[in-house]
Amino acid sequence: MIEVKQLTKRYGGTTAVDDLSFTVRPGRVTGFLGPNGAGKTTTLSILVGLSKPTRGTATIDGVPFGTHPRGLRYVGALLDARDAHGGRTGQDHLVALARSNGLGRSRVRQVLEEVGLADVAARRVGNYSLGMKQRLGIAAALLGDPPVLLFDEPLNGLDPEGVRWVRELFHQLAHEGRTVLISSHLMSEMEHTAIDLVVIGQGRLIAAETLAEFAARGRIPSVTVRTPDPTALTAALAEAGAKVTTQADGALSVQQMSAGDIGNLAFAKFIPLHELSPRVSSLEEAFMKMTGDSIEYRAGRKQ
Ligand SMILES: Nc1ncnc2c1ncn2[C@@H]1O[C@H](COP(=O)(O)OP(=O)(O)OP(=O)(O)O)[C@@H](O)[C@H]1O
Repeated sequence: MIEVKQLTKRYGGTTAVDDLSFTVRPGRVTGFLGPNGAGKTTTLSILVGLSKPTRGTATIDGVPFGTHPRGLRYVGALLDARDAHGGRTGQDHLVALARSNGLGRSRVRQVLEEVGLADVAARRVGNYSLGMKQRLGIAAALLGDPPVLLFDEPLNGLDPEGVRWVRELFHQLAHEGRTVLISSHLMSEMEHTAIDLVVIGQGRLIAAETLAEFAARGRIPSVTVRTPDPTALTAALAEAGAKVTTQADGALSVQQMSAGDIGNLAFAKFIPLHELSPRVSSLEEAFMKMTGDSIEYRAGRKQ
């Protein structure tokens, strides 16, 4: 189990991670979500001992990773796919890693097959596409057959086939009982990948729950209404207690009132309707709304 407790990391005047606490359970894929600059990479690098916390702890099975004697055989991590030395071949990169962790060459061959790089293993990493580098990073994480796996933005640069493959791989790894934590700044990437979510913004925890719980809480029902007399309908709806916003294309988005009640109200007030469509906001919209206040940079304005 991964446990982050009251973790704070400051870089000079910037607080990258701010009193963050969450746990990640084995046997299920957990999505670590947050907008750009939320503190995901910082948290992951503290977890693998590459960076020291200012305060608090980040442990794996109760032990800080830096003091764990089994290295890659305990935790596999893909932090930056561009890390691998461009002048080395994919195979040599993995062989060097394997050697420093007491692992044999046969394991290198296995993981190269597993990630689909066996045919290009003799090519220099510098000539790999970003997607191939991601696969190589995933191979490196899998090398020690570890029970705990951390992946920072692993879907970056993968084509749709690659995304499907990597999703299946994560599910399989979790199914085998491993702890699998995957960071992303896109809810759409996690929607079909993760069971649990840890959502952060500006270094702080926003949600730690199942994706289903997050969806139930964050997906808001509304009704899209079109009418030739939006002024009259807006006034009638507001008077009846609904929340109305006018969309860019002139349609009204109505919350807190059902489509049936809106139709009845319009009929009673002799206001014609041209459209009445119930909808539920997408998970991406729910994520944007929940993290909206914490986005570091908004169009042209630093927060
Ligand atoms: N070495 C560093 N020195 C100074 N500031 C840093 C350093 N590393 C990260 N930060 C700052 O800490 C904050 C969190 O950054 P971090 O990379 O952890 O976020 P992230 O959620 O991984 O973002 P992204 O999705 O863009 O990768 C940002 O404001 C970033 O500028």
